Amino acid sequence: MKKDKIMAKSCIVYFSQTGNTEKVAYTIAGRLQGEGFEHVTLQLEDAHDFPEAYVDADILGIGFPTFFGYPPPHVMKFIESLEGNGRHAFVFTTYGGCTAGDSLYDAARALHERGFAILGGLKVEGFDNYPQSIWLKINEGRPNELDLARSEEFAALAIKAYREGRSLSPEALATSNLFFVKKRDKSRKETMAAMRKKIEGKVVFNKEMCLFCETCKKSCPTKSITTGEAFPEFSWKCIDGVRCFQCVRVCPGKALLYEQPISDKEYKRFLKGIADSPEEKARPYVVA
Ligand SMILES: Cc1cc2nc3c(=O)[nH]c(=O)nc-3n(C[C@H](O)[C@H](O)[C@H](O)COP(=O)(O)O)c2cc1C
Repeated sequence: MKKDKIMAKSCIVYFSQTGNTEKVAYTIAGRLQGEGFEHVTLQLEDAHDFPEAYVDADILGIGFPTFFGYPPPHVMKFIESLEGNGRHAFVFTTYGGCTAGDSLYDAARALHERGFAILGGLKVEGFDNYPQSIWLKINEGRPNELDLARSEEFAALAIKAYREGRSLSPEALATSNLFFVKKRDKSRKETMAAMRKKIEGKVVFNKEMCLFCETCKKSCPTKSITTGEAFPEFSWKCIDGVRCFQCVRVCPGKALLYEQPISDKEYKRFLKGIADSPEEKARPYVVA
């Protein structure tokens, strides 16, 4: 069934800590607006306050960084709270150039289970914001102009698919990375935990360096940092137990530091071992 072009509503809800996913979100949003959609772009942190933007959007886009090969758990929670009722959705992720793993597949599958018809998925390389990758400057400069041009190309094709009433099976977005293919039947928590065990470092708090500025608290995407009367004291649950390290990135006094569990050499070797193949990387999007 062909869709009416006029006054269709679209909404993008995205999670982004260092701006990679945000750049892609606004590139896609620009195309949707240019094609006449009544469009709203929302950060996930604000989504609960503006449900009118997405509960009846004809197209919903969900964007997020890949965390250990999967969508961040709180993004999955948001998806699980939605009702599709046959509406269309697309997914996009940015990743540090190692692997986008099964993040698109998992998000698309969850949306499909909530009753959305899937238009497609896009994965875009961004600079790697994992603490150890930041000082190794992994994938610096991404997403670049070409990445954003591809993102716009994806948007144009997804809009066309919507107008022509097409959709695809979430399986079309599954990775061909062997590490994830082998683990597809296992619980996502277990697979994530196995990866985290190898490379996840501790956050160390140095009271003497604290500026009492509360930047960490304000920047925490899940409001998991609290400062009590005995400030400075931190209690954190993080993103359902997964550390995103935003507090470490933003701390101006360097009071919050990342303690690396493995040497830079071992870390690079680990990334190489789970990385997407050049063929997988050369497939930045799939559209219905
Ligand atoms: C906890 C955590 C896990 C990550 N896991 C992966 C990963 O599995 N593969 C990858 O290529 N990059 C990984 N990255 C890098 C981010 O996915 C990448 O830098 C992303 O573009 C950041 O998006 P943002 O700038 O929108 O926050 C990870 C980063 C963090 C903080």
